[in-house]
Amino acid sequence: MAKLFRAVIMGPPGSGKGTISERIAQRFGLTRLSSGDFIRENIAANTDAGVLAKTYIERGLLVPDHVMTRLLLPRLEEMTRHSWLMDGFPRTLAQAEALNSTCDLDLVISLNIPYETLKERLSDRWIHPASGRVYNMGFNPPHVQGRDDISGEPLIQHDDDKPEALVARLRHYKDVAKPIIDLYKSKGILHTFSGTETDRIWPYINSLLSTKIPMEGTHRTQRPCTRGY
Ligand SMILES: Nc1ncnc2c1ncn2[C@H]1C[C@H](O)[C@@H](COP(=O)(O)OP(=O)(O)OP(=O)(O)O)O1
Ligand SMILES: Nc1nc2c(ncn2[C@@H]2O[C@H](COP(=O)(O)OP(=O)(O)O)[C@@H](O)[C@H]2O)c(=O)[nH]1
Repeated sequence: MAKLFRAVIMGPPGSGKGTISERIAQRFGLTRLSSGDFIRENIAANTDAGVLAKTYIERGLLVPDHVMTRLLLPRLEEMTRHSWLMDGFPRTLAQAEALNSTCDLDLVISLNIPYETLKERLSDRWIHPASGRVYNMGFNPPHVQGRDDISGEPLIQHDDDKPEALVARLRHYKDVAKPIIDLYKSKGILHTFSGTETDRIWPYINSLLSTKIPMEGTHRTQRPCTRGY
């Protein structure tokens, strides 16, 4: 019987996590989960956690660990019949430990992209704030300049995608990601991909996952997201 598959994708801002997880979700038919999208959904729905999360995001801060775990872990526990790939969580060691006590991950993808490349990409990144859809004026431009492909609404640029904010964001990423990466390395589930172009990294990720993921339509088993199952 096909086994369910659970993975996390990590990398600094602009490393291509969103772009690659979208490709993985399409190619392998697993559910793509994004912590940022999930927070935005909760803010839009005015849930208690969403209202709380908004107060941090508005100030450009990370949402505290206890709020993130309260938001996300119950959702993961519900996903007993789906293979999934998580983008944006865990972002701290405390989150990684909380996830670890709930779920057995099969694989972690870590993207290692040079600083200059990140800077170029992010200065060209445009976002549809309501959906989180991401564009790049060179790599994947919208059909109509400045407009979201699906809703037609205007695209915006985030202040923290500007080069002056990026240095601090990258330093922060390196500091907090290191212990998480070490944790996954010690578990033997970490796979690191380096390069400057998503299209060149993608074939390696694709072939790795082809050996690990049951293809779409073969998800027959039920696997609670709980350790010990
Ligand atoms: N795991 C998390 N822990 C704490 N805060 C989080 C987490 N995930 C998301 N957030 C918060 C802080 C982020 O600025 C905000 C939006 O997240 P996200 O959509 O991942 O965009 P981002 O701009 O921070 O990431 P990136 O630049 O890597 O794509 O939500
Ligand atoms: N030029 C270029 N842009 C890319 C490439 N891969 C992704 N992008 C763009 O770079 C930006 C960051 O990618 P994204 O997937 O949002 O990264 P994330 O922050 O890690 O989720 C987006 O605007 C993407 O469209 C690439 O290989 N080349």
